[in-house]
Amino acid sequence: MAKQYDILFRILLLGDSGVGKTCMLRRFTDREFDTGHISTIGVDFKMKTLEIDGIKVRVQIWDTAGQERYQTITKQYYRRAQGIVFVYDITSESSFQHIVKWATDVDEYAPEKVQRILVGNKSDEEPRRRVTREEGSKVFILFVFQSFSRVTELVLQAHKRDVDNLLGSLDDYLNKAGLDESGQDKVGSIQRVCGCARIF
Ligand SMILES: Nc1nc2c(ncn2[C@@H]2O[C@H](COP(=O)(O)OP(=O)(O)OP(=O)(O)O)[C@@H](O)[C@H]2O)c(=O)[nH]1
Repeated sequence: MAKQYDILFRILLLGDSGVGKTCMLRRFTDREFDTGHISTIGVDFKMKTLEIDGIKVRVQIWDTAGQERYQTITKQYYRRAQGIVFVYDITSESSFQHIVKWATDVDEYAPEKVQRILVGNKSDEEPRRRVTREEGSKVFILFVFQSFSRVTELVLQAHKRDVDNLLGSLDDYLNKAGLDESGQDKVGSIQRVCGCARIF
């Protein structure tokens, strides 16, 4: 039987209880919308196949419970995700403030290459908006900054041995140069270089 997709990705929906994660997912996969709120218990998932640039991508979207009491369970799903959708409700300031906490958990438990987006849901409730678009963009920019910082950390870890060797040989050089009075100038310039290296 022919394979029905070329690649499978796992995407995780995260955000406080009631922000509308289940509704977003149902709208995307079944084109339906529920007005009632039945809290998700633990995790649930739905699948959908998309065709992007001729590639059949099967997305498995994990809908997680926003309630605190399920977080030990939901965190177990982070490490298998390739994408994270952080969701807040534009009418709820606290759901927006908690995005930082969700993002911190993702930093801790998800793979380093995980891609993230931020969604401000319930945009039909514009008159009740409590989170401005500017605030939303600021957090989005913070995500970009954190991604770059994280990549830098990972590159550093991967090259840690080289950095340690470099610092070790500079220390040796400084010790030797320190014994030689004529080496004063060199010591000063190398300490400056060394100071930069240690900032890493
Ligand atoms: N006005 C409006 N209401 C929405 C929207 N999306 C969801 N809701 C309502 O918000 C409530 C909560 O939606 P859910 O999708 O169950 O919320 P959830 O984030 O999955 O909640 P947990 O499962 O507890 O984590 C429901 O009453 C929905 O009808 C939206 O775009 N606009």
